Amino acid sequence: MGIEIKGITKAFGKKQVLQEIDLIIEKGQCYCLLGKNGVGKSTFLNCILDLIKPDNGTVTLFNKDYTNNNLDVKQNMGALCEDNPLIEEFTGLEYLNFVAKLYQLPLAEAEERIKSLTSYFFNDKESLHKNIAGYSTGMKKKIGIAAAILHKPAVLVLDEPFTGLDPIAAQLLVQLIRSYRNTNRVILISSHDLNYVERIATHIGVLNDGQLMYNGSIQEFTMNGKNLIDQALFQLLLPQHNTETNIDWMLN
Ligand SMILES: Nc1ncnc2c1ncn2[C@@H]1O[C@H](COP(=O)(O)OP(=O)(O)OP(=O)(O)O)[C@@H](O)[C@H]1O
Repeated sequence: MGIEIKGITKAFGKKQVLQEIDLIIEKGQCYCLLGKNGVGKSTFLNCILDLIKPDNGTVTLFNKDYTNNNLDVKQNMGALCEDNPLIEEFTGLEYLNFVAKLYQLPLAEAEERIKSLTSYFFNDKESLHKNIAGYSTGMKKKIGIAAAILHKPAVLVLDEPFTGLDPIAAQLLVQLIRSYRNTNRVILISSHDLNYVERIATHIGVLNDGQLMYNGSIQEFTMNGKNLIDQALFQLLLPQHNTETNIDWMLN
């Protein structure tokens, strides 16, 4: 089994964000989590990553939990968080070398992987020698993605990986995710970019009102391709969308 989530519950003050969510993500899946703004996708991913402590519930990754195997679990996990925290005083290359050291990658192996990932994502090699503080949002995102994947984690969690990427970089990321997926790994992604989700997802989860309103294969979600993924999502969430709001004042 890849990821097993049992009864995850989280509130911020009086706001109940996640309510007893159960979910199993099997090895080999690329599970894409969808849902409206503020519904709790990042909170859910952060609970899985042990960055937020849930009020209740457990997370097991490859049959290990954080309580008894903290380091073991985290060594086998790669993450891009929504706010993509990097060390901005470092250059892109310094940062990736630092991450490689944290994961104790052998030097030659680290060099090779960093070279390959940076060549993959960056045309302009010079920028890799500049401080991250001066990078654009997309450049920072590419460094964050490279850092998440560098140690070949069995569990790869990417929160909004396509946001801020140009179409070329986004297409490269689609290819990378598709290549990365195999039967020994689990990929979990939160995204609003349905065009890209359609090309990478094996499974879809739709979070709404604290629960998974849909959890299943992408084939089932799109009725074997009869619906586009955005139509399927719209149909699922439309009854709760406020269509009554009058915006006629804009028209003239
Ligand atoms: N640290 C926090 N303190 C208080 N409330 C929080 C905190 N983090 C998140 N929230 C609230 O929890 C809810 C879920 O937020 P979250 O960022 O998980 O949503 P999301 O689905 O990822 O949203 P988006 O699609 O806009 O990124 C929101 O109402 C948010 O305001």
